[in-house]
Amino acid sequence: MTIRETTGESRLRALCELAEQVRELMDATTLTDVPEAELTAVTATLTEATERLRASARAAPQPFEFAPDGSLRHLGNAVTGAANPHALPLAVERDGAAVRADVRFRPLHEGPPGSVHGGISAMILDHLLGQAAAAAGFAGMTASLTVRYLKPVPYGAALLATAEHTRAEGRKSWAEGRISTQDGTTLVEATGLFITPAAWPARPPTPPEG
Ligand SMILES: CCCCC/C=C\C/C=C\C/C=C\C/C=C\CCCC(=O)SCCNC(=O)CCNC(=O)[C@H](O)C(C)(C)COP(=O)(O)OP(=O)(O)OC[C@H]1O[C@@H](n2cnc3c(N)ncnc32)[C@H](O)[C@@H]1OP(=O)(O)O
Repeated sequence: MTIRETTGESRLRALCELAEQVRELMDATTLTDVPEAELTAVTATLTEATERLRASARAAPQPFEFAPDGSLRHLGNAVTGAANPHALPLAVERDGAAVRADVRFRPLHEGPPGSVHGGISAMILDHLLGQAAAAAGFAGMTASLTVRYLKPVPYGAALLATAEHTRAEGRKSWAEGRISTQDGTTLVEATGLFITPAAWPARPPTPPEG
């Protein structure tokens, strides 16, 4: 992977606005109750919009890159990337080797009726634990993730996700984290092992703040 300096901030902002509109579209699609003819008409409009976007396409999402303020960011990331409609996007704040993020899941994250799919919770925790490891200086790939589902995770509610690095041994490092309610009830907790690949440079770059 190469890390390059960003050009075209204005275009990137426009791309992030497009991604946010697509999130709105996904939410609207999940909950719409309009008649069939309207569904068909909207599908035709979207088919046209999709073709317009495909008129010029890249091979991969927006990469890791340095923002104009010097911070490292990854706008294409599936969890945090503002340019990726799949991302919440999660805004991760760092405090030493601990990280936190406000999370509000949406109806499109539904798994069991009325609550969030367990894989979605695991994805959020995977990312947060990884950022905690990276914040402690041990950026790596997830080698294992153990998730314990304690209570159903609601969508629509303001929740908190936190994680911290716990220990390291050579290229291996461990982190733990949880998703909890604002009053401190833990809903899901996870532990993970992260390994800095042998192929990575000895000192990975400073992790992104968000
Ligand atoms: C220029 C590049 C820079 C790019 C990065 C830039 C910046 C990064 C900055 C910040 C990142 C910030 C945040 C990160 C946020 C989120 C994290 C989400 C991450 C993911 O979403 S990531 C996707 C899922 N993840 C995978 O896709 C991994 C696939 N896999 C592999 O890529 C390899 O498999 C790897 C790398 C895991 C190991 O490969 P390797 O060749 O480096 O290491 P090797 O095999 O030699 O093992 C060394 C020692 O680890 C033990 N070991 C190995 N694997 C183990 C396992 N699974 N469980 C238990 N122990 C294991 C061995 O047993 C040995 O142990 P021992 O030393 O004791 O013998």
